[in-house]
Amino acid sequence: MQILVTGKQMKQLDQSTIKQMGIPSLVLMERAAMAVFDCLKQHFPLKKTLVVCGSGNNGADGVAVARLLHLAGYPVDLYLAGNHTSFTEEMHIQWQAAKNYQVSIVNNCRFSEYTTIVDALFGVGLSRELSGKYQALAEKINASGIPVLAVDIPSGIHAGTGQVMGTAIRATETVTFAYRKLGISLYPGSVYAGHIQVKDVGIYGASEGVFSLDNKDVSWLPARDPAGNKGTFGKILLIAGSRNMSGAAYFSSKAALLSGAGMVRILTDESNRIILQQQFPEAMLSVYEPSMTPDELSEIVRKAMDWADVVAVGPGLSTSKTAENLLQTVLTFRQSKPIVIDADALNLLAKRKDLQAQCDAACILTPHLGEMSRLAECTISDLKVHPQKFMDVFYNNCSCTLIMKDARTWIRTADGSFFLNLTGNDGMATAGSGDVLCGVVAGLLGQGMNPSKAAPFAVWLHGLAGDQAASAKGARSMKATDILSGLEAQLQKMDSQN
Ligand SMILES: NC(=O)C1=CN([C@@H]2O[C@H](COP(=O)(O)OP(=O)(O)OC[C@H]3O[C@@H](n4cnc5c(N)ncnc54)[C@H](O)[C@@H]3O)[C@@H](O)[C@H]2O)[C@@H](O)CC1
Ligand SMILES: [K+]
Repeated sequence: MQILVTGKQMKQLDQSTIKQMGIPSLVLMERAAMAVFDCLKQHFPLKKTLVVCGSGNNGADGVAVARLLHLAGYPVDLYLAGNHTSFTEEMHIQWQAAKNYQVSIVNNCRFSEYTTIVDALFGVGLSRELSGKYQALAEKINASGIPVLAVDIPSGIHAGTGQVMGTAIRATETVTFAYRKLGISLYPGSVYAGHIQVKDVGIYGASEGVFSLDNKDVSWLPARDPAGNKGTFGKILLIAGSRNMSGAAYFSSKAALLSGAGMVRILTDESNRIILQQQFPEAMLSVYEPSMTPDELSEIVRKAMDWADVVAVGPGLSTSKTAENLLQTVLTFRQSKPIVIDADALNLLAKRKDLQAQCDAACILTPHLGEMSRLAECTISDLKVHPQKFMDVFYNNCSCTLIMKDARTWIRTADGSFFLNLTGNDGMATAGSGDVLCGVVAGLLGQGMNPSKAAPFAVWLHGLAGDQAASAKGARSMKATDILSGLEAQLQKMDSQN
């Protein structure tokens, strides 16, 4: 697991390393500059490099990089875009050192001369929009088409939100120090950052921040019991699919089984019986008919729930009165069983505050931004700008585990921890993709994972499955079926690593 930090958190970590631990600022800076220098040598054409610097410590990193390039014999020009009067203490020292070593300093940049640009204009200290000469410079760099290495973060990207502050420099690669910044993990900042490398510069100890799973977390996958039987690996009830919506039931239940669940039962509209039996013979079926009374419906749901260890409700369910009765029965008779609430069930839940109050930490809600805006009674742009704030506010009404799906999906666990998922691609914006996620969450819960781990792990795994599908079929053409194939392949790979 890695921790993603805001600019403010990173500055506190810098300061505590310098002041409490006693590591001089210039030592950290030299390590930062060396990390950038190594990356330049490995990945950039260094026939002639332009290093563009601001007056703060990001600029000071850049001046140190120019010195290292110069001393190693690589042609380099240093361009100061900031003002001498705003130099930090470190920048004064770096600037003087660069002058002592006779690094070439230019007052005008003729971009056609350079094969690489190092962006050291602003780092995590960016406090307002780029304007005037900074804006013009960023636009010229972007128009030049020259490969750019960004120092710590592309200049113009907000380190906490990933928003473009007026204008931002588009980097080919970003070397970020100590911890990956939240701003280059979220969109659009992550696109501006290009390929990202996180480099150790001697700053440690982050405990606050947003978590993100990485390859080491494969170990979270529940171990298989060699002596296990179908019951050991979880019995999953999918309440999914209404008339003409059998696909959602298929994708969610298939994903639950592929994720390792022992048995899957689909509770669905009678009209889906034949198609589901043909498409997915491994699943058991319970059906209801729209003409049934609420009591008859409730009886069928309760019987199926008695059998199940985990219930997932919502994919393709519609928002009919029958669907509302189904959801109400699930939440009333759940007996603390883990419940995944997805898709149409979320739209029904948005209208039923009384049912929201019955959700607890063992309920995992999986809204996309539109569904979340209805649940939390806010706008989609509120959620984009302040995701954590609105997820916290919603938790006060509905104390569930929350998966807020977007190009970068946020997860809030019931203990208040936040995760941001970094896997996946735009090909996953395809019909049925969310149904697959719902099934993966349920399948992992069925194998005994607790909701605080199952939610972030399922999202991460689903993204990896989507990445696999994109590499097999291309992001443009991949379908939910390809995500299911990707899921199988990823789990096979993970099992061989564990
Ligand atoms: N010793 C340290 O503190 C370390 C700092 N590091 C580097 O230092 C950076 C942070 O340095 P700083 O805190 O000095 O901040 P920055 O260098 O990111 O920028 C701050 C300067 O830019 C000005 N500024 C902010 N927004 C502006 C805008 N839109 N237009 C014009 N001027 C603007 C500020 O007034 C200030 O002078 C990190 O990103 C990293 O690159 C690393 O070298 C690691 C160690
Ligand atoms: K920068």
